[in-house]
Amino acid sequence: MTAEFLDRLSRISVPTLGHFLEDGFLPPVIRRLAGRGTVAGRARTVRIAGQDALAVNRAILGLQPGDFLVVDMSGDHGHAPLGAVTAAAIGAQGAVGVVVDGSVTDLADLKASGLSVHARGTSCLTTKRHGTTGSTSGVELEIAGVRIAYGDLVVADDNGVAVLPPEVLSGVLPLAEASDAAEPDLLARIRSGEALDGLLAT
Ligand SMILES: O=C([O-])CC(=O)C(=O)O
Ligand SMILES: [Mg+2]
Repeated sequence: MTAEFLDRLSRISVPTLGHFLEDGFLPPVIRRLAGRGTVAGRARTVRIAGQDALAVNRAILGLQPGDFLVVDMSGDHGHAPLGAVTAAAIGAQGAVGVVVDGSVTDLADLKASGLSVHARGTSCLTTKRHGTTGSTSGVELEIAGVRIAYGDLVVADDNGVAVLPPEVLSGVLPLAEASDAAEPDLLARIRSGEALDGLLAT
């Protein structure tokens, strides 16, 4: 998927995708904790076993510009795998965001990092350099009930996160762009006092 396509995705409103699609939206338990505007990137998946910080670090070493790291904590929502140090490293790799099915830490640093960060919440308890085996990267994940495959694209904003195959996004993108382009005129007509039945009922 080209950088140009990711750039087009990063100009749409993510809820506009929700006007056209039913699947691929993370539920509201995953909230944005840092970042501004729409951010789009390639899903790079990792499942962390045993709260192991070294496995997180290895996943970060594999990131490339335009990637969006997606971290499955194997059901552990208490140990934060992402904080000031890991966010700085992820940013240094040129990645654009992180989804954690669990908690994150060092919130002020995450807000300053420029990354789009999405998680269940915050914690002061972190992963540790255990060196536990069993972590896997590049695998299909299920994050809060939504399947995420390596190669899917992540599109995120303040409202939530969509994770979809590139072919689904390329099909819907022209519709989303047209919808976003038309909305300011509709809002202006509503605000100008135009009859609502004509605007809303058809
Ligand atoms: O070490 C961790 O697991 C998270 C953290 O605090 C950091 O990256 O700064
Ligand atoms: Mg830290």
